[in-house]
Amino acid sequence: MLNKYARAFFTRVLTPFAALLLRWGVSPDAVTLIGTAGSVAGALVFFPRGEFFWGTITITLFIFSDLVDGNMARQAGRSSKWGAFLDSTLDRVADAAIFGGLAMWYAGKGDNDLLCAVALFCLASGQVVSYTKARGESLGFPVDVSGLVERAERLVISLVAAGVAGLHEFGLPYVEWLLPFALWVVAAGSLVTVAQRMLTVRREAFELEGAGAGVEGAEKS
Ligand SMILES: CCCCCCCC/C=C\CCCCCCCC(=O)OC[C@H](COP(=O)(O)O[C@@H]1[C@H](O)[C@H](OP(=O)(O)O)[C@@H](O)[C@H](O)[C@H]1O)OC(=O)CCCCCCC/C=C\CCCCCCCC
Ligand SMILES: Nc1ccn([C@@H]2O[C@H](COP(=O)(O)O)[C@@H](O)[C@H]2O)c(=O)n1
Ligand SMILES: [Mg+2]
Ligand SMILES: [Mg+2]
Repeated sequence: MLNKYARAFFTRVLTPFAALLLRWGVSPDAVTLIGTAGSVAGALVFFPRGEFFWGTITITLFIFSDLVDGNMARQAGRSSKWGAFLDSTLDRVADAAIFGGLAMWYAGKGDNDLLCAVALFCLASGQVVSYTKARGESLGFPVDVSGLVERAERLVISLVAAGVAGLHEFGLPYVEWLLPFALWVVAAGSLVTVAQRMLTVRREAFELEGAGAGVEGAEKS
């Protein structure tokens, strides 16, 4: 939903910045790499120590590179399959660091096995959500579904909650519960999304095969 409705807004806002980076000779790939490195560092340095506010601020600053890199590639007329592959692959790395960092907190000083498991479930289910689409498309199906909780939703729900919950460190009361709540929401939403995407691929597979347009050979890939 965010990908559909918020993207146009962010494209307008970020286009001048993307143009400036291009004028400075920065490449889209460099932005993809630096953005991922910054997000991973923010997640793995701050989250395992329970510093959710600073972790969220750092990740948020860097994660917007994911909207800037594609914008730059399109402005420069340099969108490429390599760029798409790099972008999607490094998205998975950043996501793993974010939910992994939260799991490390709960496994350590946060001392909550259940929430550690929920954070790990968010990590794994988010990767499966992305895989369903990638694998379905590689088999030649349209995978014509976004689902309830795409990556943008997973990140916004988790980061807003982590950022606000992090204000507890500065004395704001009654906000600590936000992060556990967000993790449960993302976990449940991701599970629903996996089911939505799998059912869509199943329907598309039956429709295509029923129409005599099977995917012989595709399953070897
Ligand atoms: C009191 C504090 C209140 C704070 C309020 C903050 C409000 C912020 C509100 C909104 C921000 C909205 C930002 C959302 C914009 C996202 C739009 C978008 O286009 O997202 C997608 C995009 C790139 O997509 P890709 O094509 O590169 O990605 C593909 C996609 O990920 C597929 O995923 P799948 O669903 O299948 O898993 C993959 O399949 C595919 O491989 C992949 O290529 O961008 C992103 O995904 C990045 C999203 C950026 C989200 C920004 C999050 C930051 C938002 C808020 C942080 C708030 C911090 C608050 C601190 C508070 C401190 C007090
Ligand atoms: N280094 C890159 C990054 C992205 N692309 C192209 O942009 C598309 C993704 O756009 P976003 O707005 O979601 O970032 C991607 O599919 C590529 O076509 C690129 O070429 N090089
Ligand atoms: Mg991108
Ligand atoms: Mg991306």
